[in-house]
Amino acid sequence: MKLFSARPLVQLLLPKLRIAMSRTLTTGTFQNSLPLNYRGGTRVQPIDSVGEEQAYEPSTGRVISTFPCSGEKEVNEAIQSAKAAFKIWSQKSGMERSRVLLEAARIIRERSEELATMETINNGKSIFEARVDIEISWQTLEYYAGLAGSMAGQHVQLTGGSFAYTRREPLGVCVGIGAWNYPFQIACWKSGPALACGNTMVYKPSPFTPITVVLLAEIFKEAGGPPGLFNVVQGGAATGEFLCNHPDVAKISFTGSVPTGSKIMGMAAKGIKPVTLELGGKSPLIIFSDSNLENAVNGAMMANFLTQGQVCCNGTRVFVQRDILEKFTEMVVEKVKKIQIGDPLLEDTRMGPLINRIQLDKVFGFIKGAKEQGAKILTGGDPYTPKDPKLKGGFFMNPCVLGNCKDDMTCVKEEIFGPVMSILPFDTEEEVLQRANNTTYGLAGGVFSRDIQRAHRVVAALQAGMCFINNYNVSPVELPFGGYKKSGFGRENGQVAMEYYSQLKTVCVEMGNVESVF
Ligand SMILES: NC(=O)c1ccc[n+]([C@@H]2O[C@H](COP(=O)([O-])OP(=O)(O)OC[C@H]3O[C@@H](n4cnc5c(N)ncnc54)[C@H](O)[C@@H]3O)[C@@H](O)[C@H]2O)c1
Ligand SMILES: C[N+](C)(C)CCCC=O
Repeated sequence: MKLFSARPLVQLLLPKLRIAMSRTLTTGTFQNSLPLNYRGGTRVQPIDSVGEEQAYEPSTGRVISTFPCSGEKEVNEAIQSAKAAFKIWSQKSGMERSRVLLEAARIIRERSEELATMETINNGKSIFEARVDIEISWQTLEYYAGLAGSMAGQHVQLTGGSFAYTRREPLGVCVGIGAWNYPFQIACWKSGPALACGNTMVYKPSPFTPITVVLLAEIFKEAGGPPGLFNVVQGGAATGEFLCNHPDVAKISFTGSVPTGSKIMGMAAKGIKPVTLELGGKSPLIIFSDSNLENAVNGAMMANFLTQGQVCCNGTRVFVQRDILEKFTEMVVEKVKKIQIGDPLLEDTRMGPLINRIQLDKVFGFIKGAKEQGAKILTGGDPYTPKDPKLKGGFFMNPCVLGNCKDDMTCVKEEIFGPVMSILPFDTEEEVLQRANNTTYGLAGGVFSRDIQRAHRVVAALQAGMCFINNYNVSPVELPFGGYKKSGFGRENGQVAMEYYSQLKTVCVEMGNVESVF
């Protein structure tokens, strides 16, 4: 056993203290009292604001934080902080950057229980799922730490001994704007490759989930990142627009809805800034009658009910070949009825509340519309009333399966972003492909079949960026993730994300004399 450690005792004890503290946090107890903006390596109150927002604990409906939305001056301060840090960070070698990212990953791993608990409190997803999100988050930083050192250019031999080389350089200050369904994970999916490439970042989470991304900012600092490496501004659309329109911003990476994505692209176009757009979806999951039925049913569950169905890539249009429709439906409905709903911090819970009242009412609106258009509610779709009195104000509902669905129903055409699965029968491969692709979205798609030739043929024809064969919603960091059509462009994760956070410089070197044509 080592008697002396390079790390001070307080640093060694802190993680244990934090874990102990997070274990004492139960639903209904957390109240934020800290500033939620972060710049220059510290939490700050914004110097100006455009109104204020409230963040909730969705399982109780309690307000856990009221905070100012950053104004133009505060946004500028955060960007200047990132700009100053860029001068230091971009000059570091890939290996030096890698060490900071690895240390940040280690700290996240060490604090995973605390981070997952906070994510659950602010987002409402089950602690079981939040732990997975945190695991994916530190894996993301580890993965990009591994790539930071291998960011390199090419050498090209030219005539007469002359040559050229390319340099892959960072872009500068990158803006990240996130959605509320995976608050910590989305921030890592953006900051991992951005920082690995030598950029710095100003990040704006959704005003619904402002809490955990500030912890990420603190972790980057604790890991040895320079002050200003990763900054946080809080707020909604107005704050986001200050960020997107700022002349010192080199790139915008956005995760959110199609309408907002379109506005972001418009702002980026004015400044000729590159954008990554990770937008919504209405993805097809195609189940052929030769599938392993148990796996197909489990796949459909994973495609529809994670994070209360609030997942961009969910396979919500479940096409089932007609001869197994009855059996499949029966098995799915049975499983959905058994989903354990309740206090998301309890170990056995698998479904918590939706993010807020507005989202819950929106989902109920879709279900009402579906009924009016002729769909049949096979289970759920109504409010869930928890027995625990502290959860009475929570935004819970029973997960829903809709039968008798038709392609032209609103519930089949539009992204619901809630726990609602639509089942659609089909007869032939050709027919189902035409129907699956008949959407303006193109984020994901899945196929279940034992016929491997058919499975590959079908995914090749699907107009979607992320496809699954015989599984769904598996997306380790090594795999590029992103959409076709209105689901966006650019990719997160995988090696390719390094290209979206860097630019290529070509240097042409003359070794002889200059021959002028004049
Ligand atoms: N493709 C993906 O990877 C992915 C992942 C998660 C969520 N999503 C999509 O996100 C949507 C749900 O998230 P949401 O409700 O937070 O989306 P949203 O578009 O309402 O908001 C996303 C973010 O944009 C900000 N914003 C809103 N208006 C803005 C403006 N004018 N300028 C700048 N920023 C602005 C919001 O404050 C928030 O931080 C769904 O459509 C879902 O499919 C996509
Ligand atoms: C990790 N999942 C489940 C693939 C979700 C990715 C983020 C989309 O909302």
